[in-house]
Amino acid sequence: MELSRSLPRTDARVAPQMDVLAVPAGRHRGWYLSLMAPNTKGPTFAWLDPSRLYCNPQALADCVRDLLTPFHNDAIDLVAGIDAMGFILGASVATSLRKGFLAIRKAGHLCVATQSQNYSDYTGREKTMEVRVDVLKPGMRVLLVDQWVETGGTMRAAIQLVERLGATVAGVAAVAIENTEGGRWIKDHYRFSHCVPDELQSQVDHKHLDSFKSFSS
Ligand SMILES: O=P(O)(O)OC[C@H]1O[C@H](OP(=O)(O)OP(=O)(O)O)[C@H](O)[C@@H]1O
Ligand SMILES: Nc1ncnc2[nH]cnc12
Repeated sequence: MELSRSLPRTDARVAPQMDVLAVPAGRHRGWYLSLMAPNTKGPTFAWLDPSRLYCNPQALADCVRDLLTPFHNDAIDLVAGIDAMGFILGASVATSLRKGFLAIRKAGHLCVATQSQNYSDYTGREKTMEVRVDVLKPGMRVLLVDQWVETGGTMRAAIQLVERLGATVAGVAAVAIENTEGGRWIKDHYRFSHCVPDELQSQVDHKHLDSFKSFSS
């Protein structure tokens, strides 16, 4: 079966490729964001769906490459991904770097000794995340990966866990880091990477990409 098709050179921000496995001839930075699906589940949370882009092998590879570009000259000992969707990108990044992967989990799943951290996220709910205590050590440089940063509450809790165990946050990587107070705090205090070109950042912040106008799955 043919997994990817070459399409005419076009700007995917204006004319998105709705075939999820298609690859445009010109792959500008962030082209794969137009593969994202809009929220169709109602108005409670304006959640976007980056997981659709992971289905396209070239999109996943380009996304991982873009997330790693700012860190090319940096020492990274371990990649940590945040439950749940951060596991996909985190493990892909770890494999690309040939480093190990540490799962930072929502509470109640790790049946080993853990450190835990309370936090709240874009839902406003109080949550707890946990990390096993037998991996992170002082001096270890950890790249934290998640799918998305909205309020920054989730990422900040993960940062606190890593630092409390004495390790160093080498950087923070996510498909998108919204320009919220918490998102800016992360950008101000840590090395970071994301996949959103400047001209799409305000669309991301408003939870609506122009590419959704012609979205059909
Ligand atoms: O910046 P914040 O406001 O804290 O929100 C960011 C978090 O929210 C999403 O995960 P969510 O828990 O909704 O879903 P998931 O379990 O599917 O990853 C996202 O992947 C981040 O982990
Ligand atoms: N995938 C996502 N899209 C939009 N906002 C989010 N907030 C947390 N995750 C998000």
